[in-house]
Amino acid sequence: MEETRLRLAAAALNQTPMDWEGNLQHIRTAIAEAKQNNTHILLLPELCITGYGCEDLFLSPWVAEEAFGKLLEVKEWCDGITVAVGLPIFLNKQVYNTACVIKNREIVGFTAKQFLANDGVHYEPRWFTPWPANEVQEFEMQGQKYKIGDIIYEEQGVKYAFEICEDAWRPNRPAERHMPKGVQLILNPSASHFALSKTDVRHRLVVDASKKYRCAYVYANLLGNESGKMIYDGEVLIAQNGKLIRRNDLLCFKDVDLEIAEVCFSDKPAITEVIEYLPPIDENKELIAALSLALFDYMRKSRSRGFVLSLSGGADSSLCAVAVAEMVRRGVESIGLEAFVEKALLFSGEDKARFRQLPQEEARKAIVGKLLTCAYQGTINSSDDTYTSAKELADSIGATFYNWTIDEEVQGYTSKVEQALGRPLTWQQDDVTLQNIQARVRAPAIWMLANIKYALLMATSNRSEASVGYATMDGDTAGSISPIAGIDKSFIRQFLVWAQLELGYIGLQYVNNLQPSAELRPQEQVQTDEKDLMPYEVLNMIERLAFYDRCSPEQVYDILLERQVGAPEQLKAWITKFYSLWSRNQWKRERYAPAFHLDDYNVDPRSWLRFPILSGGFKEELQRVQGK
Ligand SMILES: Nc1ncnc2c1ncn2[C@@H]1O[C@H](COP(=O)(O)OP(=O)(O)OC[C@H]2O[C@@H]([n+]3cccc(C(=O)O)c3)[C@H](O)[C@@H]2O)[C@@H](O)[C@H]1O
Ligand SMILES: Nc1ncnc2c1ncn2[C@@H]1O[C@H](COP(=O)(O)OP(=O)(O)OP(=O)(O)O)[C@@H](O)[C@H]1O
Ligand SMILES: NC(=O)CC[C@H](N)C(=O)O
Repeated sequence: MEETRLRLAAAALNQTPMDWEGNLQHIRTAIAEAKQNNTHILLLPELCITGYGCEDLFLSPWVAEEAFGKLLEVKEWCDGITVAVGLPIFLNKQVYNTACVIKNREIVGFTAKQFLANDGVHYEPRWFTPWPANEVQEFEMQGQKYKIGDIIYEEQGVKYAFEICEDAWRPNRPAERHMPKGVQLILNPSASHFALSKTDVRHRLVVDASKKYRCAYVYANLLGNESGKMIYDGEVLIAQNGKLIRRNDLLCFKDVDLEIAEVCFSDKPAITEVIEYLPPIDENKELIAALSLALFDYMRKSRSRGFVLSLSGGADSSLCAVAVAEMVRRGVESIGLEAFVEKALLFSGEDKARFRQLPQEEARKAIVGKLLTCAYQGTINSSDDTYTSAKELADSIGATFYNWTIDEEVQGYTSKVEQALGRPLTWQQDDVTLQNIQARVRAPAIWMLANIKYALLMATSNRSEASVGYATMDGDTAGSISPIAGIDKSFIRQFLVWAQLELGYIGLQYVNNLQPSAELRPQEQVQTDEKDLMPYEVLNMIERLAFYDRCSPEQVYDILLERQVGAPEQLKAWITKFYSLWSRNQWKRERYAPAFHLDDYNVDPRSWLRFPILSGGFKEELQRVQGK
């Protein structure tokens, strides 16, 4: 039996759109590490020269030209190795999303993506043209001729070809056609966004393909918060004939994360009978890993000097605070304290010397103290419970904490308007107005802190609130990032219990005993979110059915009735409230600060879900629900 052994490597890279210098540096580091390890073939992620998230810049011909120039630089680093590197190619007024194969400093060819990602957060057909199956063409660039298309390559007699990210997610994927042609190795450069539990799907896609197509399958994803909203987990997978050979730790804080495996190719491969799949995914662990890396990358890539947070002691702001503490804990664990503080780009030599002298936990707290500034901004409607919760949490993680009240400012605005109108504002007549002024008055001072510190102001809205507009525009929505706007409230509440018990955030014990409340009405009215809206579990069910499963209002009603979520009249009321508030508040969703995509869907019109700002508001559909 003929046997060939190849050392195959794949590297996850933390790239940034149009950061030519940084992106090339990471590519160069990966190539150097692969060469040191005598690698035959190194796979790098999709579009890693430009970055995947260049958006409409991909339509500018000069961007592809610039990328081609960078490719020629990369080529020179590839002596004695084959490297697959991604970039856009502009040909006949079309842009192609390609993987270029460089072998020993020669460009062998460009494989162009055949299936463009166009669902959820992906909008590739806006920029790229899909390449037709089986077609190979020649093109000329800077006086040289190159091959582009559906190419089969060869390394020491082993035939290999590509599936570029989405290519692998379609039924008639390229591997179907490649296997009969004797291809034994598939390379998949990807930019596959993070979503809870998605790694399981990806793992199946790769390992199942390696069995079905009797091949070795190498997969390299991007890593980190690349361009603001989408997070990449940096997954690297190497599998063969149904068996996983390598899988790295996901969501690390490195710039380059490389895995290598020696793979044996033979005429008669031994195919795994029963594939071993991943154990169930712990979504709490995944969430905090993704959120903390997303915050770190956002902070350093935006050159901001930490975070400012209006900390109410409620669930949403507490999660934001814990996320920053975890950013420091996980970051230090992933790359070490020295590298972490260096990479954060904001600490002085004096700071660094101080951190070095402290025991690890103290050092982490001292870093949090510099990176996170919180303020409790109470009113007469605030409770001692929320103050204690905010203060204890801030102290336990080492955050800088301020406390002041805003009643004077609320009173100032209220009396001005009362004078102008010539009447007092009352809770009977002006309920929402009197609530909103409190939320709004919290914005200017907290913005001041953010300005003073050159820090990012965290807006704390979650996805459930965003769906129904349960937030005050320019009040608690004020901020420069909305880190948790992609996560629903029920998930947040169970996460905080888990974080207290499993991650040891004892400061969360107070919030975990509180009912979510805006604390905007007088205390005797005992305001809770769920009294104002509906149970969060129900709200989430309606939201998912309506916008993820794409059911009509009537279908939502029928399903909830069958699931015995509530009595018919109660369900009708909840559904009517949800759709009415949903429609009325699209404008608010358009105005949220940039939010991370974390769950398998979100309600952000600039990433996952588009909806008209002005609409009929489901009037007829809701009448039909009422008539049931
Ligand atoms: N289609 C449209 N396009 C553009 N603007 C539109 C609009 N429809 C209304 N508007 C504007 O929107 C304004 C109303 O919006 P806004 O002022 O934000 O307030 P609004 O949505 O009326 O009320 C805020 C709600 O959020 C709740 N809340 C507030 C703050 C914190 C929390 C908490 O959970 O802690 C909860 C509060 O209890 C209340 O139910 C209108 O005065 C109008 O100017
Ligand atoms: N007393 C307060 N001090 C500081 N910030 C506050 C205060 N009350 C509200 N906020 C700000 O307004 C945001 C919105 O309040 P909201 O009630 O939706 O969230 P939460 O208080 O964090 O959580 P929960 O809804 O579980 O009480 C808070 O996250 C916080 O940023
Ligand atoms: N870049 C891509 O083609 C991504 C699409 C693919 N379906 C994924 O989410 O992983």
